[in-house]
Order: sequence, then structure tokens, then C-alpha cells
Amino acid sequence: MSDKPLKDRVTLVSSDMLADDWVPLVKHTIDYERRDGRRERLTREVYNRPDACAVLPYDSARGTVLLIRQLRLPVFLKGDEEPMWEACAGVIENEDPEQAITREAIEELGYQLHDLHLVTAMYASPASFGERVWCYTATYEPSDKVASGGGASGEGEDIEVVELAFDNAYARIATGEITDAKTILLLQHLKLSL
Ligand SMILES: Nc1nc2c(ncn2[C@@H]2O[C@H](COP(=O)(O)OP(=O)(O)O[C@H]3O[C@H](CO)[C@@H](O)[C@H](O)[C@@H]3O)[C@@H](O)[C@H]2O)c(=O)[nH]1
Ligand SMILES: [Mg+2]
Repeated sequence: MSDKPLKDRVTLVSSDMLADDWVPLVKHTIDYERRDGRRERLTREVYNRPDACAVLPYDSARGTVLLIRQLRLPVFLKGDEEPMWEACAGVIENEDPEQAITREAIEELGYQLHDLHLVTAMYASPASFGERVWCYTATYEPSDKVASGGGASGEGEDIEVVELAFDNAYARIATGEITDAKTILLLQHLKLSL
């Protein structure tokens, strides 16, 4: 078996743009040297979504968390027709991840959060997306509500903010109601840290 590092076994041959509307979808052709030394030519399609951030806010005095619900079209089209349960999340624009999640929390939840804690920066679906999601927990209390939340209606966002007892939210993983990976990760992280 080869002990060459991966970077010396991958050669980019070509990159063809298949779509470039919302974000680019690019078909890459590479020459790949397998671990056994054999060479092969592969194609892989990469959907270049930007990095993102997500947050699970927790009020320890009341034992509650804030989640959101909204339409996610790929999920809806697969037949999961209830609004998706998720942690507040958004794309990182020209800002650092903490600034991004602070902004998203005000836009989507209507809350100014405190004690941001980075749990992990994960690749949610690495076969097709280079997108890395910076996942945070945070604290909040009722007096931190500073805006209406709900997302940017001008951009088609229609976000329902739901406050739940943590145990109620956590139980919805087992029932199959909560299926979003970053949300499950954050709820499980909080469960382990309580
Ligand atoms: N025109 C157009 N607009 C889009 C499209 N996809 C998303 N948008 C708009 O782009 C904005 C993105 O909102 P954000 O809050 O920044 O991102 P998000 O949709 O919540 O996505 C976040 O969560 C996803 C699920 O975990 C992540 O995949 C994503 O990277 C990000 O973290 C929304 O206004 C949405 O309407 C599209 O294909 N076309
Ligand atoms: Mg969002």
C-alpha cells in the first residue's frame, strides 16, 4: 500500500461548470492514484455552498431551548411534508462565524444571544458539499428578545420560532420528528453537558 500523502495522489484534470445560478455546481475530473498504486480517472460533482453557522440557545433557568421550523424544499419533495425542525442557521457572509451566528440569531430568532460556545465545525455532507457548518450553543433569557425574528420575508423566509422544554425537544429525535443533522448534534451535545 502507498504511503504517499493524498495530496500527491490527486491531480485535477478539469473543472466544468454545470450550473451557476444560486451557487455553482461544478463537475471535476481528477486522476486518482489509489492506495494500491493503480491510477484511475474519476468525475465528481461538487455543489459549492459557502460555509455556514448554526446555534442552539439554552435558558438554564427555565430549561428551554429555541428551535425554528420552516419549509426545506429538498426534504418536502422527498415526502417529509411537515415544516422542518432545525437549529437557527445561516450562511457566513463577509464576517467571522461568531458574527454570522449573532446576526442570524437576531434575524431568525429575534434574540440577542450570550456565551457562544463552538461545539464543532462539521462537514454535514462531504460527498457533495465542501460546506462546513460552525455549530454553537449559547445562552438566552426572555429579556434577550430584541426583534421579531422570522427571517427575511423579502427573501422568501417564513420561519416559525418555537420555544420548547429541552426534554421535549430532545425526545423529538427518538420520535423521528427532528431529523436535521446539525440540530441532532447540538441537542445531543447539550444533553451530555447538562
Ligand atoms: N434565489 C434563491 N434563494 C435561495 C436559494 N437557496 C436559498 N436561498 C435563500 O438564501 C437565504 C439563505 O438563508 P440562510 O439563513 O443564510 O441559510 P439557510 O437557508 O438557513 O441555510 C443554512 O442551513 C442549511 C441547513 O442546515 C445549510 O445547508 C446552509 O448552509 C445554512 O447553514 C434564504 O433567504 C433563502 O431563501 C436558491 O436556490 N435560490
Ligand atoms: Mg437560515
